[in-house]
Amino acid sequence: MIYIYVGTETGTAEYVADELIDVLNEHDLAHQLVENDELPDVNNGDIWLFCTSTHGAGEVPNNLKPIYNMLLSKDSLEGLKHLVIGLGDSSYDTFCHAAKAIHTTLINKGSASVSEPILADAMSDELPEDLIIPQFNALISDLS
Ligand SMILES: Cc1cc2nc3c(=O)[nH]c(=O)nc-3n(C[C@H](O)[C@H](O)[C@H](O)COP(=O)(O)O)c2cc1C
Repeated sequence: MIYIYVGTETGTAEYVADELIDVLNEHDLAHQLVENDELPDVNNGDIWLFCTSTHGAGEVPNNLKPIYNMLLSKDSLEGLKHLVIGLGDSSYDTFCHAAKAIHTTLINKGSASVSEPILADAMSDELPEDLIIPQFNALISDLS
């Protein structure tokens, strides 16, 4: 099962997550959007997919903070795989810090990353979904 977590302040990451879900549907990959502030139990082979922007001075968006704090307090996430997708703006020193912090936390708890985080820069001429979806598609065989 692929569990999807979205961190957003102004909706951009949520829009991108909807597009990621479209891709998962096209490939018949079972998934579930985590909409409450509870971490599901980890079953071997589960994948946690994070799609989050960064706000404040490199902070996790408010809606994702409870989940992030729960992640920090987890003892072990052995058996899990994860992929983190970050939206940010490279004019900040703290470019995509939320995504990077979540990725590092997951690694430190024993989760296996499907790849390095996919990061989209708002300074780019391209839309975040146009930067992210092709890279996500390239990883799809690792998500099944
Ligand atoms: C007040 C504010 C603070 C931000 N801080 C950061 C930051 O520290 N690092 C970063 O990479 N991007 C930062 N950004 C850029 C956002 O992450 C980026 O615009 C993102 O696409 C917003 O996605 P969202 O609508 O899902 O929240 C900031 C944007 C705003 C408006």
